[in-house]
Amino acid sequence: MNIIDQNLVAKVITPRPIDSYKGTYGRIMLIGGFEHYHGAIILASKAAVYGGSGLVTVVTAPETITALNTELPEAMALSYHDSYQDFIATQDVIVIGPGLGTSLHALTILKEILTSISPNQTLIVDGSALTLLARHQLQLPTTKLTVLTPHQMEWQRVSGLKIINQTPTNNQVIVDQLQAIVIVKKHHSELYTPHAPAQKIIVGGPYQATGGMGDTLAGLVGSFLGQFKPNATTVAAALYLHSAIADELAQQQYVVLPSQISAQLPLFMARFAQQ
Ligand SMILES: NC(=O)C1=CN([C@@H]2O[C@H](COP(=O)(O)OP(=O)(O)OC[C@H]3O[C@@H](n4cnc5c(N)ncnc54)[C@H](O)[C@@H]3O)[C@@H](O)[C@H]2O)[C@@H](O)CC1
Ligand SMILES: Nc1ncnc2c1ncn2[C@@H]1O[C@H](COP(=O)(O)OP(=O)(O)O)[C@@H](O)[C@H]1O
Ligand SMILES: [Mg+2]
Repeated sequence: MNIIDQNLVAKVITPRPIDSYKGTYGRIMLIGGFEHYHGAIILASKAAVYGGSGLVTVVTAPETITALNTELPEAMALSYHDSYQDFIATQDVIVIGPGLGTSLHALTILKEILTSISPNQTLIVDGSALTLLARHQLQLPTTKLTVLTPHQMEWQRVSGLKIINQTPTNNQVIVDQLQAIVIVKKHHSELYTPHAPAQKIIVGGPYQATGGMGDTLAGLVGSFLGQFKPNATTVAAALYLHSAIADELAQQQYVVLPSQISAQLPLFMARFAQQ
């Protein structure tokens, strides 16, 4: 399996053109943070903002909004009772799932996104949205690019492959059918692209085993796809950077928190942009 390395990240992250503005770097909507999972969408949104997204809009439970605004005033916040539907068409990227939960309301919103997203938009499906996708056998829409970010159990639900049977060959068969890019998250996560060689990271470690770590990755993948080329190489760069930052922090820390990874993104991205 091909190894994703730092050379690839340096190719993706380039210096910003001087004549640019926030619209140049992607309009991204993140949907989640329902029920008792409010923190998940804050963490995903933090990764999007610190990862460089130009305009971040969050659709969440009303109870999440004060905390979100306090932690991340850069993001716009809408309650799921507001008419957020009006904003969907203006987005470059939609991330759905971090802390979405599996309520009927969550299912209704997921179905609404899957049917209203257009072929010139990018979709990232994470967390509970993957569980709902599998449970209700929902069809993936036609988009510019669709990325699924399951951990092994979510991948079991979506693919029907038990964790023990999640071999590269078996995974690739399902990915070819799904016509979506898939990150199978685990120690040394794997990246599958339809009808293309699989890749993996060999950075990252158990100091990352904290709730919210995957929510952060989903936000970062969305952020990168909104501002760099919407392809598998950009997804690979986000996947690598997320764990490479963790490795560096882990030189002095026993555990690495998801929000600490986001906080380091501007610094690390500057480093790669200079290479
Ligand atoms: N602060 C927050 O608000 C948090 C909210 N979260 C949200 O909680 C919802 C449920 O997600 P969960 O993943 O917790 O629950 P799930 O029930 O979807 O998955 C967890 C189950 O999968 C199993 N599993 C097997 N292999 C695994 C692997 N490699 N990685 C992780 N689990 C593996 C676990 O043993 C467990 O039984 C998601 O929407 C998620 O975004 C979590 O991200 C935790 C933090
Ligand atoms: N032992 C480990 N080694 C490397 N990476 C890990 C390890 N444990 C967890 N991770 C990473 O942390 C993230 C966990 O994702 P996920 O389970 O979706 O978290 P959450 O939903 O709580 O945000 C993934 O990117 C996974 O690869
Ligand atoms: Mg998750």
